[in-house]
Amino acid sequence: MNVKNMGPSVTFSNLHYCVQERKLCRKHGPEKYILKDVSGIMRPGMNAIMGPTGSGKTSLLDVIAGRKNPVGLKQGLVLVDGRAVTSELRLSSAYVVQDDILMGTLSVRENLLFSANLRLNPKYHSTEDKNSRVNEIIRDLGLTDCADTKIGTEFLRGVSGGERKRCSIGMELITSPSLLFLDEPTTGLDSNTANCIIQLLHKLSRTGKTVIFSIHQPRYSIFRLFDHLTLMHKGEVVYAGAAAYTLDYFTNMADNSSLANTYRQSHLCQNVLQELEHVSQSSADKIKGPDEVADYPTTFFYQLRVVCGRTVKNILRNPQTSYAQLALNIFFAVLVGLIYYQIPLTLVEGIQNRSGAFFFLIINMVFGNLSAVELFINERAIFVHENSSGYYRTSVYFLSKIFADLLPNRIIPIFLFSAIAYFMMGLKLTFEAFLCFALTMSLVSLAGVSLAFLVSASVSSFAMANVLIALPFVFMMVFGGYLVNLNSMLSWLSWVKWISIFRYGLNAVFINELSGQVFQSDTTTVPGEQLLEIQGIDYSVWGFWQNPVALLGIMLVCMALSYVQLRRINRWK
Ligand SMILES: Nc1ncnc2c1ncn2[C@@H]1O[C@H](COP(=O)(O)OP(=O)(O)OP(=O)(O)O)[C@@H](O)[C@H]1O
Repeated sequence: MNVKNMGPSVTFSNLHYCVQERKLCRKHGPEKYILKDVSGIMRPGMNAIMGPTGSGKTSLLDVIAGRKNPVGLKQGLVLVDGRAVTSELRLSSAYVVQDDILMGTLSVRENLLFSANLRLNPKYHSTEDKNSRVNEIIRDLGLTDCADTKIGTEFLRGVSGGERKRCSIGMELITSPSLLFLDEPTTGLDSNTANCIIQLLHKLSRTGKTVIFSIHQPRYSIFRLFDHLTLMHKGEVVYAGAAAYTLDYFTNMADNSSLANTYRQSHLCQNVLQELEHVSQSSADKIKGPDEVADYPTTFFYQLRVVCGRTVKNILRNPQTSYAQLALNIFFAVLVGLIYYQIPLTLVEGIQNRSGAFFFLIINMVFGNLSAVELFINERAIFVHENSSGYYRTSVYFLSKIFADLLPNRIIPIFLFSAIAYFMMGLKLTFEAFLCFALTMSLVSLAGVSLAFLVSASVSSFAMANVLIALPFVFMMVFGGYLVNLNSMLSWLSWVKWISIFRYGLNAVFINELSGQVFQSDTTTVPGEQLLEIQGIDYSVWGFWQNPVALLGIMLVCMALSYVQLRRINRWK
């Protein structure tokens, strides 16, 4: 074993971790200790944490890895090679979560390359370096045969469960971390695949890495590969020592006291406590330092390029969000065009049909964005994992959604929609009028999407998101100025009109279409401006432009709030 590349020793002493149980009617319930006076040392090699379900395996792993909310840590200290766990240390270690968090539309190689691009500093690693590092990992993890197979989504059959797990481990091995945490790496795998995964971890540990993992009911062939075992029961340690000594320990144990008490009085525990005392004394000066702020290995713009690249690939390979959106817009445009085909410039039919068409179009633009509430909810787990593992900044992820997802997915289909519907309906035939119409439609849609983004970034369940987005949309529609006369509304209610996307959208398209046109009946002709005046709509230049400006304002405010909400997403487990 090369001593220079040896993984660190992780020591933890006197850990008391508590959570607040949530009660139905009260926000905070009583405190529940899920780790009680837990101490131990984990050295380079295979360190397993075992115990029955609910015993605190994952909690212990998360506290040691610095992934559990520090607010719950009532007492205790975790040191890595005698140093406090700083954010820098956290980023230089690796954590493989239990659920494989991979982009399903990308292949194994593309996922690994994504990790390499963001986590290896381009100053020290050329593109060739990164490619060869990815190839090395593919070879080491036995992924050669499926390297170019997509991971798989609900619509696309991809690699097997074992291959997914190996790819997840590979994502973290890219940086050659000397400290690797894994949360139940064999859960959900068949015994043969589980064996392969543990063999792989064993091989890694033999290169000097410190591998720490929680595991459920391993079979003997797997158990004998463990160097160190921590056995948990009801949040307490009942055994911590050499895995090979476990059987002897329990065979020789007197059965007159509880497992945790017996362990506390054993020489094993006394030796650990003595060593921990020594470590904490010798590192007292180092552990008082403030948490260092870790820097990302790549720049903001580099991250933006890589993350946007992945988002675009994901869109192109996911027919649901791109082609379906386009097809739906074309279908609706043709439908509206056929229903309101070549509307005449007449006072009764012309105005009635224009009103109906515009209302229908605006509804379609706003409600067509309901699906946007899924965006951050779908990717919440992947975002939280990648963001807290130091792949990219929150702002990069957010902007990538705007540049690579929102703009092409919403703006292009809307321009196509506008072009088809506008000319089929026979609206005002000038280039400026068409541009103003398409601009209004785009802004209406973007304002709706932004509100959906805000909801999506604020809640984690689809059911809640759907309720939260439907309510403001319906309110805004009622206050759009079409279903009810806003002048006759109760004054304390009428303020809603100032935030109604529908009102701004409808006003803009009406001014755009009616001004400069003359409408005829059998007996009279009426200029469009007069009709706007009757409706109380200001048709001056500013009267028109205040609507796109208000839509832009709603959009920017919702976007800014969505970003704030994304930053506030709970990263702790
Ligand atoms: N954030 C939390 N809020 C409330 N209870 C929690 C929280 N985190 C953990 N617990 C509780 O703490 C106990 C230990 O949970 P933990 O997930 O660590 O157990 P585990 O041994 O890993 O279980 P399993 O094998 O089923 O995953 C459980 O009773 C769990 O319900």
